[in-house]
Amino acid sequence: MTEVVERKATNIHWHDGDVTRGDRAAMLGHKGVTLWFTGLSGSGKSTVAVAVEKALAARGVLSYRLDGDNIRHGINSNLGFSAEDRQENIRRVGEISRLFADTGVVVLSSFISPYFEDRALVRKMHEDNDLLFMEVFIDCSLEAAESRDPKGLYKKARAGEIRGFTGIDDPYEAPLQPELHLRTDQMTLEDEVEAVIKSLQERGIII
Ligand SMILES: Nc1ncnc2c1ncn2[C@@H]1O[C@H](COP(=O)(O)OS(=O)(=O)O)[C@@H](OP(=O)(O)O)[C@H]1O
Ligand SMILES: Nc1ncnc2c1ncn2[C@@H]1O[C@H](COP(=O)(O)OP(=O)(O)O)[C@@H](O)[C@H]1O
Repeated sequence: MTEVVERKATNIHWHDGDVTRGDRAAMLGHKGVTLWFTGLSGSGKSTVAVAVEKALAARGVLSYRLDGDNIRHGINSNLGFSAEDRQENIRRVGEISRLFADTGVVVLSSFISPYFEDRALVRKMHEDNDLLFMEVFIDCSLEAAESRDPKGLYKKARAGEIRGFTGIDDPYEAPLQPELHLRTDQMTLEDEVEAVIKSLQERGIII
């Protein structure tokens, strides 16, 4: 296993099992992969992930969603939205995604993940361990995301009640070469789901 950050612990040893990733894929009938949904707040990451999860379940494919808002209630409840905290948030959920993908699950990870470097680290965690990783850019203009404002957060950010809000007074570095690019302000949800499923089929991840 490749390490992506400095490890503090010493005298620890990797312990292999007898059941392989291939064995697990054969049991499930599909491969594991992480689909990494990145985009502005309100761009549609959670909406697309929920719809893809449903479509996969209908095909008998085991998937699991990891969502920023949810994860920040639990394992990452000690992190805020500074660049350092977002980096640690993404590192931890990247590791969790990697573990789930190794089990054979189709992982649907939805995080704003605004920085190139943090997303590149998650890709590396997967690729260094021969795990499939697909960056899915959930692309939506700031104007459209702000007019949706499903949680009223843009309104609060504009009013100065939230500081460091992505897209308003905090950066979002758009992916340059995502495996999939979905313009949610120009496509229907049905077409977005179809594009994801097709892409998984084309890569031989699901039948
Ligand atoms: N300052 C600030 N900036 C951006 N988002 C904020 C902020 N404060 C709270 N929220 C809420 O937190 C959700 C984003 O969490 P993430 O873990 O995805 O963020 S990040 O990847 O670490 O940047 C985000 O969820 P989504 O709207 O689903 O993206 C918001 O509900
Ligand atoms: N084509 C589309 N794809 C995804 N979401 C859409 C689309 N059109 C409108 N929406 C709406 O945009 C909002 C996106 O919110 P959400 O999924 O919570 O975004 P995020 O998880 O990125 O913050 C939802 O209210 C959803 O119904």
